[in-house]
Amino acid sequence: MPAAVLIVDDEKNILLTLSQSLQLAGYRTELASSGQVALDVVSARPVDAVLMDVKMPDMDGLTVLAKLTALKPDLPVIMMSGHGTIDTAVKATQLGARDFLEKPLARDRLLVALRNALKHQAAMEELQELRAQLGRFDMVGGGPAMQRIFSLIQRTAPSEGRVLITGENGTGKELIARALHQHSKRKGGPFVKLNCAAVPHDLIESELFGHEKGAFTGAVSVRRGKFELAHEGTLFLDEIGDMPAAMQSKLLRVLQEGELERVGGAETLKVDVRVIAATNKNLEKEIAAGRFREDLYYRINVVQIHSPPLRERREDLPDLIDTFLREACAKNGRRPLALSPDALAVMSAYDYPGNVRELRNLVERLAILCEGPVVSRTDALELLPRGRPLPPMPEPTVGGDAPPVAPPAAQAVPAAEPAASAGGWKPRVDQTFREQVEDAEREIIQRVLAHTHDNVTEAARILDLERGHFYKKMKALGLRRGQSEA
Ligand SMILES: Nc1ncnc2c1ncn2[C@@H]1O[C@H](COP(=O)(O)OP(=O)(O)OP(=O)(O)O)[C@@H](O)[C@H]1O
Repeated sequence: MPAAVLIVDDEKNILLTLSQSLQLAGYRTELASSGQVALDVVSARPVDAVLMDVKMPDMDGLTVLAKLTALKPDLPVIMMSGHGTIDTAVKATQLGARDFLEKPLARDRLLVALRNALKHQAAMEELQELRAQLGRFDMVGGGPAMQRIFSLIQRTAPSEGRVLITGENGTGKELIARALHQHSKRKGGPFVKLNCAAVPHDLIESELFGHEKGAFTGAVSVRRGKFELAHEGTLFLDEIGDMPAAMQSKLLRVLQEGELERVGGAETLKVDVRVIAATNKNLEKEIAAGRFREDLYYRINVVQIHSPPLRERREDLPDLIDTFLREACAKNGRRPLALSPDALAVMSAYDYPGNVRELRNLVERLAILCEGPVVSRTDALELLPRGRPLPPMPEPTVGGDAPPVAPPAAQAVPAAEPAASAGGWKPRVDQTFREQVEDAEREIIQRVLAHTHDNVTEAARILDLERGHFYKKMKALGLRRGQSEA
């Protein structure tokens, strides 16, 4: 069956011309003269791709695009505009458009964009299908830390044991929770999530347990809570360390007895729910400070899975970057980008305070902004937050005693330019002398730490600094050690 393309434009003659053109190329077409009609069509009938104008009178194309992607996240949308600015194109891409075409449309270019979008869609569906068949976790990482996590998931998932997942933000705690659910006997049941930090304290009880009509102002109808919704499935309590004290004791009761009452309700409801909790806090410290109940901690912490920060498992970076790059290129309808070894070295030396989430966003930005087919070292340097990117260190010589090779001037990061490239040197007006010196010191220390794989003793030795002094310097410059010292 030919693919169905929905064309959205307020100009009738454009709708008709495009429709004819696409029909000649073998597509079925649906026409919508406004954003609202487009939304109605997509809600009512299956559509394989959308071709939409940006400028429309009632609802502009970008607004419709945002609504469409919320409605059907996987539906490929190609935007077109006669007044296309780079800003609009970037915004459209960020909102999930697969491509951006300038009017008047060249027929060939339109057909290529459409073919690519549909091909990409088919490939993504195939990938999802394969992943489901293989029963693999949707997680990347071949290093020892991830392997430990996979093995824990495999052993823990089939049990009914409660799991506490710990780790910094963006390290993949939710993915672990989902993998536990997908590999449990409850996988046919619901996976329900509540972020305890995101709900106002006075609403959290009704979020968890639901409420009866009239239980409080605003409770206009009966509402089932997350526990009820997760019946025969898994409830993922994210940021459990932020749960208010009063709620902690109520939660404890449900965990002990499997029973609850809706807010304002008298009936006791029985629920069968496996709870998986996650936190970025040190709950033992929270207990010591009197902010978290010890008995609740033991209830939720039958098995603990720790997800280490990305800077402690840099060995996973190549796989993660490769996966995210492929996904982001496919999502943005462009050919897969290759990563040069220099770019990988730069990206591997950064410490990712936002962990895998930050890496994913950075790579997505690369897929949008990188112009050539290969991500160069300069692309990577431009991508990383200022002052943090690091040029690659020369490989340590094995068994030889050749002096360390100084990186060529062109490799210097912007902050170090004054010292490194006398020819192209320009005075910096945006930083004081002291700030420039600190930037240079920070860069030297980061380079050496990257070179020694975060072995502080070795780094201090290379720089001929006393270890204690080196630590103090790191602290003063706001640097943290990414990996334990050997
Ligand atoms: N091992 C991994 N493989 C692939 N993607 C990953 C991995 N770990 C994390 N991600 C991706 O990183 C992002 C953050 O992951 P996730 O939301 O699971 O982290 P989190 O620790 O629960 O974060 P937070 O504490 O902020 O809620 C998501 O886009 C997720 O898909």
